[in-house]
Amino acid sequence: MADETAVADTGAEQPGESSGTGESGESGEELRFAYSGGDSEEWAGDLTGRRLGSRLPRLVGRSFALAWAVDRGAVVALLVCQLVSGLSGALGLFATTRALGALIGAAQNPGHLGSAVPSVLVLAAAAGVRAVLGVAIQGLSNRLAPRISREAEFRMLEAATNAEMAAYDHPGFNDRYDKADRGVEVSRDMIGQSQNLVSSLATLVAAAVVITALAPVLLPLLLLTAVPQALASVKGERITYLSFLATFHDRRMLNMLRWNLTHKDQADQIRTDTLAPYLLAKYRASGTKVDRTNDRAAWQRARVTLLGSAAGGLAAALMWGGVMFLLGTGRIGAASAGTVVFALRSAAQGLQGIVGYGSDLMRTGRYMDDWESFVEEAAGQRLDRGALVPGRPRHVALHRVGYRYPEADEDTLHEVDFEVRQGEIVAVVGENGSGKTTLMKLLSGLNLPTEGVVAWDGVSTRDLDPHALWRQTAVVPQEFARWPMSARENIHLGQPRPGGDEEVRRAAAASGADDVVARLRSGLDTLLAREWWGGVALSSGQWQRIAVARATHRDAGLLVMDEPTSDLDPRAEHRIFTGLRRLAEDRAVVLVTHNLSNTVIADRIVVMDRGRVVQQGSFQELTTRPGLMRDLWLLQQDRSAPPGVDGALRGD
Ligand SMILES: Nc1ncnc2c1ncn2[C@@H]1O[C@H](COP(=O)(O)OP(=O)(O)OP(=O)(O)O)[C@@H](O)[C@H]1O
Repeated sequence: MADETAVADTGAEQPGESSGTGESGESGEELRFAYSGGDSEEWAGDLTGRRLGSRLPRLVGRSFALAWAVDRGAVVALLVCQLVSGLSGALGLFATTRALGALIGAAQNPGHLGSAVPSVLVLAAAAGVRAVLGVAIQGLSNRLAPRISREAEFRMLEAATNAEMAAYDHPGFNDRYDKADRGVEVSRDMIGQSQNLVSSLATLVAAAVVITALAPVLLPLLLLTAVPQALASVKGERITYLSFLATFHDRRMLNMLRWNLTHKDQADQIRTDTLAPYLLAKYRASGTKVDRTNDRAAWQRARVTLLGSAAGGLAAALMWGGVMFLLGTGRIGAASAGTVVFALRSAAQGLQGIVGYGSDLMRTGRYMDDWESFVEEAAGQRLDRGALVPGRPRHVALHRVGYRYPEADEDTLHEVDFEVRQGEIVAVVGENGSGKTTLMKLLSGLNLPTEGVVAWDGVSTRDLDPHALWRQTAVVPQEFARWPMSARENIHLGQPRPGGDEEVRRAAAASGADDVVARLRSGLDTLLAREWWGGVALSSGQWQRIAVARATHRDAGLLVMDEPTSDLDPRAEHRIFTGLRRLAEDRAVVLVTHNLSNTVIADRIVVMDRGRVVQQGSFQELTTRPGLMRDLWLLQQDRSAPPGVDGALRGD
């Protein structure tokens, strides 16, 4: 039998052990998925017969509650059908005794055959009603299942968009999302499983009522046949679940490799770097480990099922012996014995259904738990800030701000003071990894500081309604979205301004996206989604022009641009930077750039180094005064020096 050591028995590697591919000559850190599965281990501890017994009613309740939320009429109809079906099952069984008695009498005296007709008719009617109700129940379940699934998905998506941005940096968040997603997938099965469970229970109760009336002594024996199989089923579930946990990291690895091997973004490098055999070997190695663990679990489960079936079979033999004993000693008549046989068969079916559908429902319930916890608290990351609604910000500032990414060993930002006012352009420069993008995330309220305060017109971003704050924010991130929508939608993002297309065209003109749109086959109507939808493909630079147009179209008081021109040709870049001053008239503009000549247009330049602000000043001041900005500026100019001239590199 399986027990707590099931994982170890499966031979799977435990956290901390190698999950690499075993290639020789490799050193360094092993790629391991950082999240161990959180409360899933706790869940394995819950997989005991007693806990399941108390959980099933709650799971059924939850299924019907979710169904109730999407279609009350169908739920009422379903419950009525179930009830009537159960009653007609019991009625049919009781009618069996009479019908059998009459038939046995008619066998001895054919003239009495007519007396069997009424009870046979009741039998037939009960069977007919059950059959019709079965179809109705099926139809209602089919109606409810997709609606439940869609509702579950909607709630999950809503929860995901209401999570803190920092959630994505928590190792567990994406995993919890995946699990919740699995919950959505299986939610459609939940109502069918619940109603089959209830129906099996109704069948069992009807049969038990009949057996209690005719031969109560058989009832404990009946239970005895069911218990070993039920226990075996629970143990089997536990083994399967533990092997699922044990293969967690390798299954993650398989997913990651599958994505990398097939995704378009890497497809060119997979080929030119001849990387495929190496990645495929990793895939095969992880796959082999998963298979090995699953094989062991399957073997364990087979052993447990065999034991359960053998014990159940023994109990069944006892029970049938009991029926023969009762009949042989004249304690029940032939008609009652016949009915008991029917009832026992029906009870066995009911029990089997309870065990089978019960364990299916438990499995579904586990995923639904994950779904529920995600929906309720977005994996602990639900946006939970103040409700103050900011106006167009006139002053955005950081006061002694520190920021540490979740699970990071050290702070990314240290004691940062920073400000930008409406009408001002502030450029932020610094070497890679100095914290510029992180600073942008804090300014735009995407992340909250772990120390200090980020204030919009004196109010901490913690106290502001985040959605209202983002309505006042326009951001061009380094990695901007390429929405599979029309060019127009890609600029107005479903939030057209009163001027309609006029405003869209003006924003496009400011970023050079007007030239892109002019060349599209249907102008602003053109679908920008080549891969799936037959639309038009844009180059990286053309997309970047659209992304900048998107930000300028927004009527937001804070404009944050993180490397907005990295892919642009000089003409487009020139257009954007010369237009920035006009944009800044009623906005606070923050610009991150590595191209230091672009910082000439800024009112102030903030220089960052290893998470600290190390210099501030105008372009003129910073490029003439010794310091990081001047060093970087001279390095950038160095490429223009003729061969052999190295004076610029000295930085003097
Ligand atoms: N999601 C994250 N989780 C943990 N650490 C992060 C995360 N994002 C960034 N960091 C760390 O924060 C530091 C600063 O990153 P950031 O992206 O802010 O730098 P940057 O100045 O914008 O760099 P670049 O010029 O390359 O764009 C880096 O050292 C990086 O390791």
